Amino acid sequence: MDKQIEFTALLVEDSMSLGALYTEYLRAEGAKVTLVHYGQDALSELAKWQPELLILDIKLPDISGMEVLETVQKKYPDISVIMITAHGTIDIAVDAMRAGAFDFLVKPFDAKRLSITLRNALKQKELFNLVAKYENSLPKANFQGFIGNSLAMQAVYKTIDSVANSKASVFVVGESGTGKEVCAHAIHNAGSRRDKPFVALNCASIPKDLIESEIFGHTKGAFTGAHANRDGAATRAHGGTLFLDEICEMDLELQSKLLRFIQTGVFQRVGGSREEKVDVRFISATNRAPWDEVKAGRFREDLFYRLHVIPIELPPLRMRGKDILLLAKRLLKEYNREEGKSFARYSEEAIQSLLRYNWPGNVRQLQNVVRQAVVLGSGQQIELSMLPQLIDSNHQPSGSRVANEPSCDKQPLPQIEAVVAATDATNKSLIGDELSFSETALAPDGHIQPLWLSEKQTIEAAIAQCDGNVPKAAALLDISASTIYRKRQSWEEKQEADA
Ligand SMILES: Nc1ncnc2c1ncn2[C@@H]1O[C@H](COP(=O)(O)OP(=O)(O)OP(=O)(O)O)[C@@H](O)[C@H]1O
Repeated sequence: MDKQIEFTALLVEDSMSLGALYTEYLRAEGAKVTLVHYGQDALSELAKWQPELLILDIKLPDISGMEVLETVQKKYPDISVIMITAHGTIDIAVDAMRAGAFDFLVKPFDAKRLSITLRNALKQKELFNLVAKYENSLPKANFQGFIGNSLAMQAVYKTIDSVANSKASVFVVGESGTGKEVCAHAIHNAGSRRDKPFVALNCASIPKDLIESEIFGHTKGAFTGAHANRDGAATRAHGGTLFLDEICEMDLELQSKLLRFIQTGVFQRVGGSREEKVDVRFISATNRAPWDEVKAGRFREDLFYRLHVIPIELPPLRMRGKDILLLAKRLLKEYNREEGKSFARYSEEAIQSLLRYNWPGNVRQLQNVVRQAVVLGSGQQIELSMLPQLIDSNHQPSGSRVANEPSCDKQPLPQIEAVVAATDATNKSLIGDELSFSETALAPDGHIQPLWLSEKQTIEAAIAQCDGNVPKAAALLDISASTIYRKRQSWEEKQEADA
């Protein structure tokens, strides 16, 4: 006799005597059996737990076995189903197999017949599990909106998979453009909250005096301009996920209100007196080093510990090896389609250049570079000369920049970032003629000036063009608002040091 295996089975059979008999057969095969006599009872059981095998009579006193099968296929596709049929209903049993049942047994059947069928079903299940496990162990080139099969990204995908169904707060760190928002969406979409709202709030781009009402909502008349009651992000995210982007930019006073909300799920609208309670999962992100912010007194330590339960660090693009090419190829396809172009590949020189460049603006910058080449170029192949000058001139990767470095002034990277941003902005005609490369690179007397000054002028020109609206200027320059604030701080420090 074959080795006995242990498994769980739900038997749905309306006849008491046959139910008892089949239960005995199943137990003899190693099954832990639950017997029910009605279709609805079977559905209630399934809502509580899922057996490995469902042995399901087609004719039941309430709903038909076919209806039960339909629900099982939709909600619990991993369960193997064996239908039980009488002679007159064999056609239905065949339909059941078409609808996804593994096999059927015709009444009357003996223990041996049942044994063969259920062993086959369990064997098939084992094979499916093996294939799924093998597939999961293979590097993924795509995952919930991410592109990339580097080892660094595989680790990120694994963490996302593990945390998706939990309510634990996740803290995503990574340089600008590494995909922190993509990561927040991925966690939401991979988990059980996927059918509930995902609400994103950028703490850097909302003016300080509006952010409390953006998070918690307000009542009519709470402040000038509050013409009606308005729900905040907390209310809109009920049951789902609240993504707090650029969390380190949040005002300290509001941080304490947020802390209470995170601890209790309870909050009050601005101008309101009633407490409201919601069920929200928090994901936060920053491109700063959060612990440095705590040490500097800009980020509350207790809030840090509340939010920083599961950290995810997104690797910068320059540390992701061949992902650069994978992304560049996908982007080429996408932009071809959007721009009506027919580029089929990159030249070898262009590939080498893309791989050597250090990508301070990460994936967002790569998007700009590819978009620019597609829009401005023509032909079948992206040549090195079609890539922006900085890529073309092959800056060597520094390889040493720490993710979330608070100030980048000592590195050559921001200068590159600024010129790429300026080039990109010029292409998009967003900042007009004021930002030509020569004008930003040369001082009024025609001398070449330090690159940080060019960067400053580029950014300031963009802000002026946007009537002082920093978040808008940041969006047009394809950098984050916090990057601008950080840079402003470092320019001031630099100017003070020079004075
Ligand atoms: N691994 C990836 N695969 C595909 N697209 C990506 C990936 N990472 C980022 N992107 C794309 O790059 C752009 C920037 O990503 P995202 O906004 O998530 O970055 P971020 O880290 O939140 O940036 P910031 O800190 O500036 O807000 C988006 O268009 C996003 O779709």
